[in-house]
Amino acid sequence: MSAPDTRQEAATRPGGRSPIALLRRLPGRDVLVALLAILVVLALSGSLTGYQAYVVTVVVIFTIIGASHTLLFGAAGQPSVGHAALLGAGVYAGIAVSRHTTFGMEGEFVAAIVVGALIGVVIGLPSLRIGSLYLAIATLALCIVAQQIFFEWTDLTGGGAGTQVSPPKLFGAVYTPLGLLYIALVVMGIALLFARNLLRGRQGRAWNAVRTSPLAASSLGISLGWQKVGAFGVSGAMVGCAGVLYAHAVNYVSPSDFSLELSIVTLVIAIIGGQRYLWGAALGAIFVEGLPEMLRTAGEFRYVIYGAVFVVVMIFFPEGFAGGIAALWRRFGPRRSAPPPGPVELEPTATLVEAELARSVAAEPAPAAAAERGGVGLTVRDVRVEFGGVTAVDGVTLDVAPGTVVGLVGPNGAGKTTLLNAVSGFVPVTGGEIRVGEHLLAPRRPAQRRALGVGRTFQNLSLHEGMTVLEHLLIGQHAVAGYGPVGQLFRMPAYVRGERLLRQNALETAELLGLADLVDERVENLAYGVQKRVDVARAVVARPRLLLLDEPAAGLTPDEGDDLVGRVLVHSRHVGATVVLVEHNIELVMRVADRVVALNFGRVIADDVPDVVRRQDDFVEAYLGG
Ligand SMILES: Nc1ncnc2c1ncn2[C@@H]1O[C@H](COP(=O)(O)OP(=O)(O)OP(=O)(O)O)[C@@H](O)[C@H]1O
Repeated sequence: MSAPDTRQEAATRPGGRSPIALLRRLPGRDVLVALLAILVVLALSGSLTGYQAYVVTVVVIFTIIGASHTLLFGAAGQPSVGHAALLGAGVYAGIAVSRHTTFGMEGEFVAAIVVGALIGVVIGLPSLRIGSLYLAIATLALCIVAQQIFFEWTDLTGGGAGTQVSPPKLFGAVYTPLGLLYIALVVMGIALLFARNLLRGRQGRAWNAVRTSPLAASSLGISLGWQKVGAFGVSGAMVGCAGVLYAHAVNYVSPSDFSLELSIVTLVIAIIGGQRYLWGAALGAIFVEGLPEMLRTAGEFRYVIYGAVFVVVMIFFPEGFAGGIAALWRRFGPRRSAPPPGPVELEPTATLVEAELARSVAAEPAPAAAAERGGVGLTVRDVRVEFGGVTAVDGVTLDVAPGTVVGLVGPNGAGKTTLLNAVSGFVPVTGGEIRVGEHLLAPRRPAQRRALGVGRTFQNLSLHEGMTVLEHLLIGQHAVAGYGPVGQLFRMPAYVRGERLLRQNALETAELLGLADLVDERVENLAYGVQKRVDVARAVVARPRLLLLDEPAAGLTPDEGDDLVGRVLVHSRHVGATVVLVEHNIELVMRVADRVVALNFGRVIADDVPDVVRRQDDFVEAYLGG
């Protein structure tokens, strides 16, 4: 039974009409829950003293900053200790607007968001060249440099003496601390809504893919560097926005406020709250900013309580408060999942696939027709790849006609994977050229090669931990999603339409690869053979025009291998894709390939139809040991 059927059945079960089940089916229910929480705070806020209103406002401000880490660190995997600099930038951009224009907070927000986003982008730009850790260190440097600039820019910041902030004014009306709290709540609501919109859909999936498997992400057309630049930009905009609120909440700001320590505190808020959950930022902010205030009566002893809670949470809930609550909910909530599933296995259905394959082969389109339907030819001319003194690929020349299946075989170390890596852009060639259709591939990056239709799987699984099978099939379609970040941010019709189509296609592919019952399963719960299927499904779901399969049957039983390769070839022949299949199971290759190319020591030793290659002496000697 397919997954949609499962869901449909659940909906019509007697329990499916319970209030919780109805709530679960409500679109945008998380937004409703958040609105409800905000309304509760609003209702309670009437009885708050000025000081209490200040404390709640600070919690709200740090929730926004914590949520900015949820995007950047929790989703995109990039830690930053430069957020104090971004906050300072937002604060001073707001102060500049209030001093030099007649605008109130409405103008301050615009300026702070723009300045925060721009500085965020600038901080993120090095990620086009350097890795995550080095970038984190760069943000540390930024924090120190920015604070120094704030100290020196005395006209604006007042230097070491600091500067007074004008009372909060919005569209001409001046607000009390309680009024500022209301404004802060609305701003937080909007910021979290936008953040949630970005996280759900193509953008959030891309960030998660970059974090969990950069290699696979770039093979899917996702640019690692630009994704991080974008995440920094969005994060900077959110922090800049929080800066305006912060300035008015504290009334008086000094450059010494924007220290490295503050940056670390904001990161701690995200981590202890649960950096994968937006609402975790609120829990983290309450814990870090609110709790010390609530525990004031405990005197200095409160730091002991505070530290103890921190350690206990991190030990028992490494995914923070929100992660812990989510785990408890999964375990004990109304729709609790079965106890941790042992690895989920699938019964291979080799005979069925064999039959389908035979049919599909019988109806195989002529190469010209395949090219029209989507397949694209691959031309490799005298390609060399060297690693230091090792020549892994040594002057390889081969042609793969559109819509055909070419088996690439050879003993261990023959250079098969390296050749695939050269085609998909993961290793540079030291000589020769590679074309896909008319396009010369060098010096395109892997993500740009995906745009030309090159898709691939990996010899070693490169799945995205924590994500479901369905999410993998959606990530696989990143390059063809049909909507961009703006459409996603505002949930425009293009986004809704696009997501529906992506989902439909994902479910069809899941059906074809025998994964339909497992779409909601997290990949780490699946058996190795099923994970292999997911890896392949993610590559084929967007219908690449040239599909590079790197040992799809490795580690599988012969039946499982036949099944998987059979299924994927049925799909490929159906869409007319060209396939290069690297595989050690020679019998399998001989059965399914139109042509076989054998490599040894990086050189082509045979290139012909399977029956001819099988009898060739070089091949027999190199591969089968004589
Ligand atoms: N990143 C690398 N750095 C250095 N040497 C490498 C690198 N990648 C591959 N090689 C070397 O290049 C040669 C070809 O390796 P490659 O993985 O392409 O072979 P293969 O035919 O795919 O082997 P297998 O079937 O075992 O996967 C081997 O000698 C290997 O050690």
